[in-house]
Amino acid sequence: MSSEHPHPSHDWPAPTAVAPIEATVTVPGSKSLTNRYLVLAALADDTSRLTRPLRSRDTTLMCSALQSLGTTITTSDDDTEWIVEPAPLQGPAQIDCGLAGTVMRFLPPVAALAEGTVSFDGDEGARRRPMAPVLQALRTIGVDVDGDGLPFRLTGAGRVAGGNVHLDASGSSQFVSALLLAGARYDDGITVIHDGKQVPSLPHIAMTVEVLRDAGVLVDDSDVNRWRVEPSPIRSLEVDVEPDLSNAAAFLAAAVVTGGRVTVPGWPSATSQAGDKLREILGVFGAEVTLDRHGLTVVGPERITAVDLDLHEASELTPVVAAIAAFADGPSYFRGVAHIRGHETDRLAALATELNRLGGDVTETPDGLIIRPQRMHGDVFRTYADHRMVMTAAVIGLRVAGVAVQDAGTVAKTLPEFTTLWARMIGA
Ligand SMILES: O=C(O)C1=C[C@@H](OP(=O)(O)O)[C@@H](O)[C@H](O)C1
Ligand SMILES: C=C(OP(=O)(O)O)C(=O)O
Repeated sequence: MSSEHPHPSHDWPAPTAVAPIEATVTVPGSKSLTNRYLVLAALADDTSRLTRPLRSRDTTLMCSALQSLGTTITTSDDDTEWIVEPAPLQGPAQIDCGLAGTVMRFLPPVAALAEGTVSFDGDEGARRRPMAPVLQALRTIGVDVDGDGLPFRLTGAGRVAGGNVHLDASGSSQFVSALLLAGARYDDGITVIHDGKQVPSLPHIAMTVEVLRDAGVLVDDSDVNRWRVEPSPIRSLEVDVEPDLSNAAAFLAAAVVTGGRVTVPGWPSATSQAGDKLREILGVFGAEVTLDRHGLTVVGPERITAVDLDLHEASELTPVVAAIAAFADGPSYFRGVAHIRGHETDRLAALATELNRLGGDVTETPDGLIIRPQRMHGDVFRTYADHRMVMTAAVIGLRVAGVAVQDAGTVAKTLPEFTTLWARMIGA
């Protein structure tokens, strides 16, 4: 479906740092929160207001999809306020998921509540991302879905019975979040039971539970691998979207790899965002990390300490964290992230291939990477339609001259302003 190129393709020479980076970088709103709020606002019983949401490809696709199902979304002239007016969900509709996990996983359980047929498709890469557990779970509660991955068609009957579903969420926490987000609107609510290996990215499920509770929905998450959402109305939202802490990773990494100092203002003192784990992770690399009323400040160490980290809780940080490890004082080991082979691209393969092309020494393991720092040189850096590969290349480029980042525009998936913010940070 998304045959058109989602953004102008351009190559970007990653700038090198001539001195330690000293900067304050304001990061736009969280993708994970913006797309959860949009879904809940579309299912709510009254009008919601989102302040400072993220404007990016993933959130624009979410807006378009919800609009095609009948929701009205109006934005202020400066785009900092979005008003979401729910309406009965209605097919027929065609939903373009792009490459957004949150759109392709969160919307089928919502579309199941619509009357009519809803077709789903996305980028070529999206057709390779796992979807089956969520679609099979919907089938077990009576929803008519004709496939196990993109493209597929779902025919809603205007209501969903709900009840108990068993699924294997070891491939993505989003399978669980998806069913919980819509479950309050099912006749019997929903109980999701995970059977399988460890669920990755658990903070993202905690975030889902938190936003549901903020909307007045009763959720029981007291047992491991079982979540219960009671049937109930969803209260409208008045929310100020937190900055995207995972998107802050590259800017903070710039302080670490150049021995500089970077502050990200507005860092929440309590948050369910997985990106908050950066405070701990960057500390393990030897950085000084301070959270105070100015925001989060990271001061890079003289020598970067090699690390041995299980990243399963914050797996989306792996690409940028790998870039830091490429400059450490010894080999680093990353574990617990087998499932990121099913992210925007096979991230373990992509990181190993691209860092090795620059002269790195990176080995893939079944569930992670081993990174042995080497002197690297400039070359092409391919990004595989993965926004975080652009961010990884930018961090490497600070210390390696001549890194030519292919298709840097793909960063617009979550941060269209990335190269502008990056240039400003270096020039600050
Ligand atoms: O629910 C969410 O907003 C997300 C959940 C995680 O997915 P996985 O569980 O597939 O890693 C994360 O990596 C992704 O960037 C966003
Ligand atoms: C895995 C990611 O995205 P998605 O929401 O598309 O799964 C990511 O942003 O790193």
